[in-house]
Formats: sequence, C-alpha cells, structure tokens
Amino acid sequence: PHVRCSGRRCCCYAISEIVSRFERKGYKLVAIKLVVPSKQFAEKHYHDLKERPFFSGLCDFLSSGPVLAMVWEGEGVIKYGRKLIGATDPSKSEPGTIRGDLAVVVGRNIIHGSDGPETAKDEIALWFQPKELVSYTSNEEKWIYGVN
Ligand SMILES: Nc1ncnc2c1ncn2[C@@H]1O[C@@H]2COP(=O)(O)O[C@H]2[C@H]1O
Repeated sequence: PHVRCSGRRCCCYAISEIVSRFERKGYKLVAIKLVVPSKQFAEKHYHDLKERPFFSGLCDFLSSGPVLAMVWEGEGVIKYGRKLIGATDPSKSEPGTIRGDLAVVVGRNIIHGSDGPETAKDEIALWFQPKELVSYTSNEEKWIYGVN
C-alpha cells in the first residue's frame, strides 16, 4: 500500500509539517522528489476529473510550481493516510488533519493522496521510475509492527 502526496506552499513550513505527520505515525518513506509538473503531466494525473468544470484550473495550479512527490509505505497507509489528510474541502476538514490545519480553499490543494491501491499503483508509476523506489528495513519496524 502506498500514498502519494503533492505538497504545495513548499517554500515555507508545509514540507516538513506534512512529511513529519506521516513519519510520526510510523509510515516508511520509500521515494521522494521535488518536481515542477507540466500542464500535460497534471492532466494525466487528474485524468479522472477531465469532465469537471474545475479540471483546467486544477491542472494549472498543480503545474504552477514545485510539488513534493512522495511514496509512503505501511500497513493501511492509503486508508489512514487519507484520514491524516482530511476531507477534500479544507473548510470541512477536521482540525488536526493536514487540510484542516494547513489549507483554506478547495482546489488550492496542499496535498493529494491516492484513493486506493489501484490508483496508488498508477500514480506511483506516473510520478516515479521503479529505480526511484528504495527498498529497505527501518530500525523502528520491529517496534512499530511487533515482528522481528
Ligand atoms: N469544487 C472544486 N473546485 C476546485 N477544485 C476542486 C473542487 N473539488 C475538488 N477539487 C480538487 O480536485 C482534487 C481531486 O483530488 P485531490 O485529493 O487532489 O484534491 C481535490 C481538489 O483539490
């Protein structure tokens, strides 16, 4: 299971704040890079939404600056990662969630997370080459999962 998020406002505290929330939970970072996606790339990323009225504006926004692309691994990371992220509309996201704490307006997307294993697979393949995914065992894993 993976979650992929695109951090915006990356010139201030948002990068460390977002990374630390996944890290603190105990998920494992297996890929990370800062990229400025083209509009064409953004359209591929959001292809499911191409019929929506906000599609073009959303793709303009995604391609307007750097995005921190990440792959996080761990038990239940997609489902729970979405809880950490909060509701799509930041005005309805609970305080304590990333969108609840760090965003105000829907569409000015502080973070995106894959919504299921199939989407995660596709999105990881879009954003990363296989060799950019690092396979390793972290020292904390035996404490986090209770196995040796
Ligand atoms: N009404 C809307 N206006 C603009 N953007 C939207 C609207 N609804 C959803 N979105 C964006 O569409 C994105 C789709 O998935 P994300 O989790 O990346 O975050 C969502 C929002 O940023």
